[in-house]
Amino acid sequence: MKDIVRDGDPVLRQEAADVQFPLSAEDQQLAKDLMEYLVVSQDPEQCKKYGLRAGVGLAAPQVGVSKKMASVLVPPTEEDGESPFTDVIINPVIISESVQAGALTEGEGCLSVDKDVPGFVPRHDRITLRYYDVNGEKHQLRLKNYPAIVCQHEIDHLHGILFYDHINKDQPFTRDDDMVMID
Ligand SMILES: O=CN(O)C[C@@H](CC1CCCC1)C(=O)N1NCCC[C@H]1C(=O)Nc1ccccn1
Ligand code: NI
Repeated sequence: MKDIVRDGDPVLRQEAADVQFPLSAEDQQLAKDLMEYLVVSQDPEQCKKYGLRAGVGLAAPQVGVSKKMASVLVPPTEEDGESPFTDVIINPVIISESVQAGALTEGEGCLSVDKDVPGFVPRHDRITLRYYDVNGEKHQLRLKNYPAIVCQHEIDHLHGILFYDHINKDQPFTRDDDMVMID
């Protein structure tokens, strides 16, 4: 398990570099490591065994690598359902986004930010995401609600943005009346 870099390390505030295709052996291993972290951390047994914080996404800068790559593993909503979105997203770009905002009712955290930062993190409720997978295949898909929030959180990391950058300093729990609140 790679160590997770904490807030304060400049790598978390850099614009990450585009990934070149075909993937080098090193980048293939990075993709594996990023997804393995999520799989292991979401398994209660292994999560405890390795003392990990369960995660639904992990961006390369969080393991000290300033490259445009992140893993996303959105847990199934009901028992043994299928994950709404699971992939390693490479050179991701949000090509369109809803005007309507969405935010997690519980606010957000980050594996690279040890402190709790209360407040709504206003994002787009729906996005159209374009990315390349580890095989260099291009994907374009529409995501909404929780999967869309997770992807926006990860893509922010690739641009040196952390979740609390979006929280309103004066009124952390402000919300516009048509903001979708996501549980
Ligand atoms: O950049 C990536 N990160 O910083 C890991 C973050 C990514 C999520 C934060 C908000 C949207 C994406 C992450 O996963 N968390 N944030 C801190 C501790 C909790 C953990 C989490 O939400 N865990 C979880 C949630 C549901 C089911 C299972 N586990
Ligand atoms: Ni994060």
